[in-house]
Amino acid sequence: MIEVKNLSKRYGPNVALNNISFSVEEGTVVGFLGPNGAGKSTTMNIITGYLSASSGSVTVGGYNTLDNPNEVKKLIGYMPEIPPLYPDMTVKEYLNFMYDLKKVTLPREKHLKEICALVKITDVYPRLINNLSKGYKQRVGFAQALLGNPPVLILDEPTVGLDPKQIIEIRNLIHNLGKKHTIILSSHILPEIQAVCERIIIVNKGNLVADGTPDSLSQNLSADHKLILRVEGNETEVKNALKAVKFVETVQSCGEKEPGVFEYEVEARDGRDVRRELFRAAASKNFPILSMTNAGLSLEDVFLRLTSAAYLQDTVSETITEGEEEE
Ligand SMILES: Nc1ncnc2c1ncn2[C@@H]1O[C@H](COP(=O)(O)OP(=O)(O)OP(=O)(O)O)[C@@H](O)[C@H]1O
Repeated sequence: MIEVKNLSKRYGPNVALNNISFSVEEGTVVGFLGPNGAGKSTTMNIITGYLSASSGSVTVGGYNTLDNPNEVKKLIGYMPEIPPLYPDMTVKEYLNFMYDLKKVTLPREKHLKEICALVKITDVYPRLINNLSKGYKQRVGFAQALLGNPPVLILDEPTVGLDPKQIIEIRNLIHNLGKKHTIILSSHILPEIQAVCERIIIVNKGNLVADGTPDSLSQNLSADHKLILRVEGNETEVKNALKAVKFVETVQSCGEKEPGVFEYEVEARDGRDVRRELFRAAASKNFPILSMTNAGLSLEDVFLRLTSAAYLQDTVSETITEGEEEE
């Protein structure tokens, strides 16, 4: 549905996006995650046709954003970080105005009523936007994006500045919309992405540093399929029993965690899954395994690891360049 190829964007000497490529299948909810200044808004603005790229291309539903900007805009409902509202209009006036501006052809009254019910703004429909709370303003912005029922929704930091209750409501809304729409959701808040997205793209300093499902990202980056086991029994004997299992590379003892129960870190060769064999080996020697978990990283660890490693690399190269310039 969305195809981003070798996209770069420079603002003067600053590189905001550095040759990023990704595609989004129809009907998926993709999280676009990155720290402040990573290039998320720039990417969203290029996909929606509000900004031109320095190089590279974007197609939405087969249409190129440069060659067919109007066709692309028809397919996309965009909610920028700051929703484009007119505070001196009532919600009713604003949505009718946007309906006309977008040349929506669906039956007006029915369509507006449905959208208002969906984003829960029916009760403020006659009120002036200026007098609404931040959460309601955000939802009016959402309603605007849904006008015309576009197949693609691009949401830039949709819950920023909302209270926890409003955040949950907006997340649920996105989750429900994800059943019928292709959604790109940009955020720097990890739990938000984790709550609603089936796939995550991580950007840092204009570079795409990871792309995958939450599980695959933490699996790929985890310390090579390490398992953490707690086993009751003599430490040396248990260690030897675990070590004897086929494909087990290392068994490291991590000390006594409960009386007579030691923790072990077990690493298997070639990413093999040795959990069943470990169970059988321990059971045959009558060493009860009290717990066995994957030492996979949490998504938060993955994010920090990816963004800080790239950050460090950049800082080092920048420092070297600066030093050379001074000489
Ligand atoms: N109009 C502009 N002129 C110059 N530099 C800009 C402009 N817009 C963005 N930038 C720079 O480009 C980089 C990427 O910005 P962008 O707003 O896309 O990041 P972001 O990931 O959306 O960050 P945030 O979460 O803070 O909104 C930043 O370094 C920013 O300072």
